[in-house]
Amino acid sequence: MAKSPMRVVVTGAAGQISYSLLALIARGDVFGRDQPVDLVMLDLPFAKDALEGVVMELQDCAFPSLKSVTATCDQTEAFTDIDVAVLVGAFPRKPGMERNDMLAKNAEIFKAQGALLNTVAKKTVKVLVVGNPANTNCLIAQKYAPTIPKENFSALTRLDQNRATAQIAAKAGVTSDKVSQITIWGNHSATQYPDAWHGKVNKDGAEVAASAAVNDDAWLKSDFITTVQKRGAAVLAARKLSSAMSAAKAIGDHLHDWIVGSEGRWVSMAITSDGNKYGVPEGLIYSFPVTCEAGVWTVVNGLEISEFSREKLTVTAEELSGEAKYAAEFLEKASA
Ligand SMILES: NC(=O)C1=CN([C@@H]2O[C@H](COP(=O)(O)OP(=O)(O)OC[C@H]3O[C@@H](n4cnc5c(N)ncnc54)[C@H](O)[C@@H]3O)[C@@H](O)[C@H]2O)C=CC1
Ligand SMILES: O=C([O-])CC(=O)C(=O)O
Repeated sequence: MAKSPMRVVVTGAAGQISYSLLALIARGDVFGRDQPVDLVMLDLPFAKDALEGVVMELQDCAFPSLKSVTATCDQTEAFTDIDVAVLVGAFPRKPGMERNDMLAKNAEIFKAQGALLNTVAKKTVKVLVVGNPANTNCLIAQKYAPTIPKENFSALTRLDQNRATAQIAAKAGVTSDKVSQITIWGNHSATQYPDAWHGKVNKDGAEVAASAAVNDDAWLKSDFITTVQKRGAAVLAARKLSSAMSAAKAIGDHLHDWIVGSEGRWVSMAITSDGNKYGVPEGLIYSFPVTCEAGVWTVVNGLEISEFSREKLTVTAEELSGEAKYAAEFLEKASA
């Protein structure tokens, strides 16, 4: 029997990440070629013409599983009856702005979008926040959508996981598909902790620990971590634009594995820390290793955490707690 269409909204749809992402979704690479998609694209009014151009291009791709395309600048229209919300649009950091200024600007956007999802989206909606600061924006949207289960909110750290996986693959002399169980802990920021200590590499047909395949613990404890932490900044410096093709690929990976299933593979997702077994404070959107089946993620529990790793897990949790506190205080002041 044919599947019923899935209604998917992408915000920031006229931006550079979306330009790569929309085709992945429309072609069926994310939810499956047999899954019809009603695609909804939201952006700000100034981008209306650009949005219309993207609609024309999507039509011109003649994708069989793309059932309909709607472009709108009306948030209510965009979020009504939505199954999947990919929140890419955000206020970018401008020259001279502190991180807290950006947090404050985005707190307002994600408060409004959370509240709207709460009233007009399906209660089963799955929300992926990409716009930075992604973890804290996600926390805010979740807070203002109390009738949607907390587990339905996630933020993107899959790009960091893919970056880390590629670094391990290059160092071990294998292709990326031979590397598994690389984890990103914490915030999508320079405090994130890329962790290869539980990783595996399939080398010449045999599965070995990533640390053995790499055979350079000093690198795993230093340059590997900083390269992944600073990769976004390195791409920005080179391209004069932030990562877009790789971000879109990672969004597709995240959505596919969450909604369709990860088939036992570990993936990293920033999700609610409530009930975790790693001592991460409750109430944060923190990246953990998870497995997913049909829209439900489960944290991979029971991993041994060394003292080296524990310290790193704490640093990134402290940064997230600080961001959450700042955003909450800002929103309280704004509504007083
Ligand atoms: N979590 C992650 O791994 C990554 C996150 N990012 C973040 O993703 C976001 C988007 O990046 P790009 O596509 O490169 O930016 P972009 O500036 O090319 O596009 C953003 C689009 O969002 C729109 N927008 C802004 N506020 C909006 C709102 N309230 N509602 C709807 N649309 C809105 C803008 O008009 C613009 O068209 C940025 O915040 C960036 O920092 C980027 C790469 C990786
Ligand atoms: O720094 C940015 O704006 C883009 C980003 O999040 C990344 O590339 O990881």
